[in-house]
Amino acid sequence: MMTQLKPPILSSSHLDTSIKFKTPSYAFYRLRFHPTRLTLWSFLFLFFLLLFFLCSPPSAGGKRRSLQTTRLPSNWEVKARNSARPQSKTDFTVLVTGAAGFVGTHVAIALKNRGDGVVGLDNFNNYYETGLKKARKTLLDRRGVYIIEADINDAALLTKLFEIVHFTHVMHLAAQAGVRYAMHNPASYIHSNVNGFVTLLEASKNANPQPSIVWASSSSVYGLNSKVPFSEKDTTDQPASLYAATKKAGEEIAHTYNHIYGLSITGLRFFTVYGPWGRPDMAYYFFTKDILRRKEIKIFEGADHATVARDFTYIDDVVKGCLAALDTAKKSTGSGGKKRGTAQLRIYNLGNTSPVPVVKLVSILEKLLKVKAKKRVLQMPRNGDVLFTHANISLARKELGYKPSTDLETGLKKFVKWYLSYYGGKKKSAW
Ligand SMILES: O=C(O)[C@H]1O[C@H](OP(=O)(O)OP(=O)(O)OC[C@H]2O[C@@H](n3ccc(=O)[nH]c3=O)[C@H](O)[C@@H]2O)[C@H](O)[C@@H](O)[C@@H]1O
Repeated sequence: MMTQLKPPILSSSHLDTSIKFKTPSYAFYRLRFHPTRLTLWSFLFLFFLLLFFLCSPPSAGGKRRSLQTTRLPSNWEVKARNSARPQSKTDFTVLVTGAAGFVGTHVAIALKNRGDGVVGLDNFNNYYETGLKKARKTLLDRRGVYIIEADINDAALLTKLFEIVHFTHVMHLAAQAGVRYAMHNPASYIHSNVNGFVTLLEASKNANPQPSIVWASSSSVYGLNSKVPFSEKDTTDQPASLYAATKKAGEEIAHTYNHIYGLSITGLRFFTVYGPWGRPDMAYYFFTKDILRRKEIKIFEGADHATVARDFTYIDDVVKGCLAALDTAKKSTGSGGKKRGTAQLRIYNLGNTSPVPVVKLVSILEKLLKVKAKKRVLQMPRNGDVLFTHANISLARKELGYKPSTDLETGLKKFVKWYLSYYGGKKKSAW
């Protein structure tokens, strides 16, 4: 075997023949006449390629899906068409991305309840317990909302979906959420909040008709701003986390697609949304879990014991804001990728206008759960968190009729009731 890898020793007779037949170079011999070495290099190349793929960070939460590989049940198109059929005069057919997520589930149900056609899309990633996402899916199934299990980065699937269903609106809620997790898995934020958003906008601008888009931005875009309450007119160029930076990037990307392709786009800056069927990665949710388990909870404070506060906003209020944004959205002006006129571009704060300190949140939970929390107060680590949020909602009130009406204590009461029922062994629906 080894002799095959060596170049042949050229005798003088060999040199003679080289006059008639051009003598291959040493390098050429190595490549052309040594298949074993070639195989070895090919094997090594494939091995490193595989290694690179396996070591690359997973997409949001860990599930790896590449383009056009989503395996869907054979009847998915029929199910999507049925689910998309409106039963009201509004004639709305809405694609809800992130439909198995917290806000997505609530919005999809509200739309279905009023007779809109609704199709959900969700990748069911394991950023937090997938069992909760499946339970939300069951709720939607019961109401006749079909969720396609796929990633918003699957361009081929989106193109197909927009062909078979003519969506009037897209309610885009799929995202990699969470402020602090961005330090652990930065790539997942780029994957979902930047790449995924662009993939969705590409499919939307190519669709005929183009849908109107309403999507979830975040209060975190106000970052380190100190002027309160936060207004849509304020500059937002000091994000404190990569999460905030990707949401801010989304707002700029939205501007571009509106400008070039005539897509009607409305961004909603949500302020720490909480409530039943919420997100287990959020403080109110895991504080509840830890208080019940008698586990210590960490309460952050700023420098010099500065209070950390949030403008906690109850889910039902946010859902009303989402529906109002859809109802007031003007049509996109383009079609088939071409702009035909100026289109609507809007941004609204959906907050509660009354920030509550995190220590107060904890005392409300203690009262509702009838358990004293084991608290440890510590200085906020530099993890992307900001000290406080406070929404000015006058624009949303004026243009959307948005009027939040649930204070934190009332909202947490509903959350705790749901939590105890959901985790109380029966795991039955709290709706
Ligand atoms: O409004 C928003 O834009 C954002 O609201 C939340 O982010 P956040 O407000 O940081 O909500 P939590 O993670 O639930 O934290 C709430 C408060 O509890 C504090 N906290 C959190 C965790 C902890 O262990 N201790 C603690 O005191 C945080 O500093 C914060 O002030 C969501 O997680 C984001 O996805 C969303 O976009």
